[in-house]
Amino acid sequence: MTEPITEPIIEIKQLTYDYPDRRVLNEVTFNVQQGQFLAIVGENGSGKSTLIKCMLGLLKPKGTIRLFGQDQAAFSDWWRISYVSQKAASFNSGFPVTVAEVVEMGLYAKKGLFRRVTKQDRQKVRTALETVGMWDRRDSKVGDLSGGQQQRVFIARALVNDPDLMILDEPTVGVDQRYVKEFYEILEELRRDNKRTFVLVTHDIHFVSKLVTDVIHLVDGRLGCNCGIKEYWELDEQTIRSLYPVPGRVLIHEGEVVQ
Ligand SMILES: Nc1ncnc2c1ncn2[C@@H]1O[C@H](COP(=O)(O)OP(=O)(O)OP(=O)(O)O)[C@@H](O)[C@H]1O
Repeated sequence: MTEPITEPIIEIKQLTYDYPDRRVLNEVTFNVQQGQFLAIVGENGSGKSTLIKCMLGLLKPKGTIRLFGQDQAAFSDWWRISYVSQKAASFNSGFPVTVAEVVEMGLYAKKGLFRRVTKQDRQKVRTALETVGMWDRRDSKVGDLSGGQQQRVFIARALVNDPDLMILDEPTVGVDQRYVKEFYEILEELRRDNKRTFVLVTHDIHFVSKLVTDVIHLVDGRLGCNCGIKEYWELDEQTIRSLYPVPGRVLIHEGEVVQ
């Protein structure tokens, strides 16, 4: 991981994205600074995954995206960014690849597909697997692991290049509750020195609120709220109503919104 970075890690300005039949992101603007742990929340279909795909360069929106101070189109250090998707836990279990090999694949983003794996690379794989407590299972077939163990392997793969920015899109979907806790403990450990930056799409902000520093709440593709976590829990009832456009009473109960 590199040393302190002064410019925003992510700068998003006036981001608009249309699928053929609908506008999904509408003039979204925000920055993410080094060391922030940003939670992106919002109802189903509010545009969270689309926003992540735009950040990763998988979709081409209107507006501006800058990564590490560079225009996204000119940015080439993609290894500085790692991505853990909600699909990682539903890995094709028939695919005959070992735990260590899956993590090794993460190295290709930095060194290219056809470069030899060096002793130093093997050490990186080991460190990443030790971080998630899976070094002992390095020779196991990924398909033989539980969902939670597989997800830990995918975190190790995301870590192997020592990324500055980790983007996680509902990474615990399909993972047993007891592994979910373990998963977030690993993230807590990873953000201890406050240099790494995290962006997490989640439906369960209460569960991760200890980790989160900032929140973006999308409402129908617009920025309903962009604030610190403390401020988020202190929002007034009218604002909360606008973020959760459902009929019924809104009650705030120990940091939770209960409808
Ligand atoms: N490839 C696509 N083509 C057309 N519409 C799409 C496509 N992908 C997503 N959408 C639509 O765009 C909207 C936003 O989808 P997106 O996946 O970004 O929402 P989300 O907030 O991540 O939802 P969820 O919480 O359910 O994961 C939804 O209405 C969805 O149906």
